[in-house]
Amino acid sequence: MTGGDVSKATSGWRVAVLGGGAWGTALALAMLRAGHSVRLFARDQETVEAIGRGENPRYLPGIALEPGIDATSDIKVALADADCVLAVVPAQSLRAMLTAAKTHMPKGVPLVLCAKGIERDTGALLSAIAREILPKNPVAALSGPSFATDVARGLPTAVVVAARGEGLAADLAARFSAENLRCYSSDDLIGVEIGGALKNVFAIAGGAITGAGLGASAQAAMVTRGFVELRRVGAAFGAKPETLMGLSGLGDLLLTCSSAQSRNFAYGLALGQGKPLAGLPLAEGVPTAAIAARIVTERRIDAPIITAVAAILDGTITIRQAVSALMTRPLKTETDV
Ligand SMILES: NC(=O)C1=CN([C@@H]2O[C@H](COP(=O)(O)OP(=O)(O)OC[C@H]3O[C@@H](n4cnc5c(N)ncnc54)[C@H](O)[C@@H]3O)[C@@H](O)[C@H]2O)C=CC1
Ligand SMILES: O=C(CO)COP(=O)(O)O
Repeated sequence: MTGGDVSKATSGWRVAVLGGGAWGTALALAMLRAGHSVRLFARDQETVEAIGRGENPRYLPGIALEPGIDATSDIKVALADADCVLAVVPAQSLRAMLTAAKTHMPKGVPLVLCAKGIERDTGALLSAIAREILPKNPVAALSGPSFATDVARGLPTAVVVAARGEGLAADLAARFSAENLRCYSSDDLIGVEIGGALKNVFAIAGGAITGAGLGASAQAAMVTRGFVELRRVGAAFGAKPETLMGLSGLGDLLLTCSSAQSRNFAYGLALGQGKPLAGLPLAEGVPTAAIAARIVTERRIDAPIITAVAAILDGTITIRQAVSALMTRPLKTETDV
């Protein structure tokens, strides 16, 4: 069965979830609730056994998992007979994980990318990596404002599922939706990917502003001007402006720039407070900031916040120096997007 088969939109699929972290586990639960059977691949046996007991204490502490996730550390077993595959490892690990999956990947089934980032070494969007390694599998992306803990707890959440073909996107959105997970569809795959990747960079900035005590006004200014940068980068990649104003762009920007529940915000918070950064949970915005800064420089896109976050992270400038540089840029018309 392939993702384009709308007539079977209500029948259960065999969904393979690749990744046993917070988001992989939450999405596995969401797929169960949407009526699918789920096999989850986690590379470490400890996580596999914990999920078997109905918990994932390392990545989703304190959350009881409903029964039904069939966890395995064997990627071949996870992928066997799958109707659809969700890739839920960090962006910088996607290439290695898809390479490991390649020989066992069922032909023609949709691959749904659920990570948010840009490959640091190459500047590749995740869909480009997927097409390079698995050219025979149609590619989609699932993104939007959705904390794993909220989704795992079954709190109401809205996301967007994007694919180049609206038919595939709509089919996946229908199949993944359930009472507390509302999936919109989009044919703007690139726009959805750009929004999800770059919001993490601004979330680090948001945390740093809060951590450094720069005030709520500065925070609102950063989010607003960050959104302008997001639109500029999106335009350069051919994204639709409406996509960037949607759940995967503005929606996720607002969520993660305003909540310490966001690991990227929490990373920025620690940075702003001068606290140690080693050992903090995954912050996808760190590698993405570095490559995004390179991309905007090479493409001559005016994106001073992205550039400043990258420079702060690599230690070239301090937060105070970055703020001073941003505040003293030449004055301009606000609507000059
Ligand atoms: N946690 C959240 O609230 C959300 C996360 N995301 C995105 O999902 C992606 C994954 O995030 P999380 O699951 O939260 O991270 P996490 O840090 O909780 O878990 C990452 C998982 O990936 C596994 N992994 C890493 N490299 C691997 C490889 N090469 N092969 C197999 N497994 C590998 C790790 O063992 C771990 O189980 C990120 O891009 C994140 O931005 C998206 C929406 C919500
Ligand atoms: O992308 C997310 C929510 O939409 C999760 O954000 P963090 O990775 O910053 O926790």
